[in-house]
Formats: sequence, structure tokens, C-alpha cells
Amino acid sequence: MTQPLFLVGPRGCGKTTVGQGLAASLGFHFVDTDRWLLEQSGATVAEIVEQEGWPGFRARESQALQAVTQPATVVATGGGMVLAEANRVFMRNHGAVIYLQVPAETLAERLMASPEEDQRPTLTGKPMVEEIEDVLAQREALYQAAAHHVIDASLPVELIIARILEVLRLARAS
Ligand SMILES: Nc1ncnc2c1ncn2[C@@H]1O[C@H](COP(=O)(O)OP(=O)(O)OP(=O)(O)O)[C@@H](O)[C@H]1O
Ligand SMILES: O=C(O)C1=C[C@@H](O)[C@@H](O)[C@H](O)C1
Ligand SMILES: [Mg+2]
Repeated sequence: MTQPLFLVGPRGCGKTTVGQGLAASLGFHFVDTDRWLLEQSGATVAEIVEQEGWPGFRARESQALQAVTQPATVVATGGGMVLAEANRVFMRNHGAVIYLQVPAETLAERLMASPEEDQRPTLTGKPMVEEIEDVLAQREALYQAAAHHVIDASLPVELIIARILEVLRLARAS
């Protein structure tokens, strides 16, 4: 199995963290669309949004998705990658899409401990907990629609990776 694997889910669900470990387990390349954009443009998400607005950032991340998609690669996507239908269709057609599902309270704990505001500027202008709830209300159906597999990502990282490997193995066997 060398098809690319796409990790989707909201800020703080662990796409970057789990993606690195998953890639190492499989001997795959690892790429993160947020980091790729930072390396390519030299600008953080906050700087891109300041200069080009969210539509500018969304256009760039859609281009990034297409540019980084290669065989034998785990792609950690940005939390809003699923907003564009074209991105959802692209991911489903080019590999396996895994939604890392985490309750809002756990996301809030993780993001408060590690806000990384340069890469996670406010989406709504609201306080963090309200923003997370709004974002999940808006996007839960989109994460589900994009995903071939939904994984409980409130677990320890090693367990999440083991579960992903298991669902991929089962999917191959069926
Ligand atoms: N399973 C986990 N258990 C405990 N902490 C975790 C877990 N997964 C990730 N974290 C922690 O949560 C924080 C956010 O994780 P990470 O940056 O991987 O999320 P992300 O989905 O890539 O977010 P973004 O969409 O903003 O890029 C990090 O500090 C990370 O160490
Ligand atoms: O959830 C979102 O919309 C975002 C998540 C991050 O990964 C970055 O892609 C950016 O901060 C936007
Ligand atoms: Mg990330």
C-alpha cells in the first residue's frame, strides 16, 4: 500500500503529531500543508491572512494539497482543508482520508497549552472555547464527509497510530 494518507480534523486534533509518527511507522514521507506553505512562502498563516485575507490562505492551501500529494506520503492537512468541496473530492480520490476526532474540551486543553498563534490566528474573533465549538458545529459534517475512517484521537498518540494501522489493514483485506 503506497497510496497517500490524508489526516483531517480541527486545530489541535493531532494531525501533525500523529502524522509524523504514522509516517515513521510506515516508512512513508511526512508533509504538513501548513509547514509546507511556511517553507515555500516564508510567511506564517497569520501573515498570509493579514496580507491576503482568509480567501488568500484557502487558495494557497488548496494549491499546497495538490503539490504535496505523492505516493507513500502522510499528509497532515490544515484544519480548514475540508471547507472546499474540491479538496474533499481530491483527497478521497487520491488516497485514504482519516478524520482524527476529538471532543471540544480536549481540543481546548491542547490549544491552550500550545496556542501557536502565528500558525493559528483567530478564525472568528471569539474566545477560544467558543471558537472551537463554532468550528466543530460548522465542520463536523465536512470532516465526516471527507473521511474514509474516523478515529478516536483523544487517546495517547501511540494508540491512535496503532488504530489507524489497524483500520488500513482491515480496509486492504476487505
Ligand atoms: N493524542 C494526543 N494526546 C495528547 N496531546 C496531543 C495528542 N495529539 C496532539 N497533542 C498535542 O496537541 C497539540 C496540537 O497537536 P497538533 O499540532 O499535532 O495538532 P494539529 O491537528 O496539527 O493542529 P493544526 O490544525 O493547528 O495544525 C500539540 O501540543 C500536541 O503535542
Ligand atoms: O482550522 C483552520 O481553519 C486552520 C487550521 C490550521 O491548521 C491552519 O491551517 C490555519 O490556522 C487554519
Ligand atoms: Mg498541524
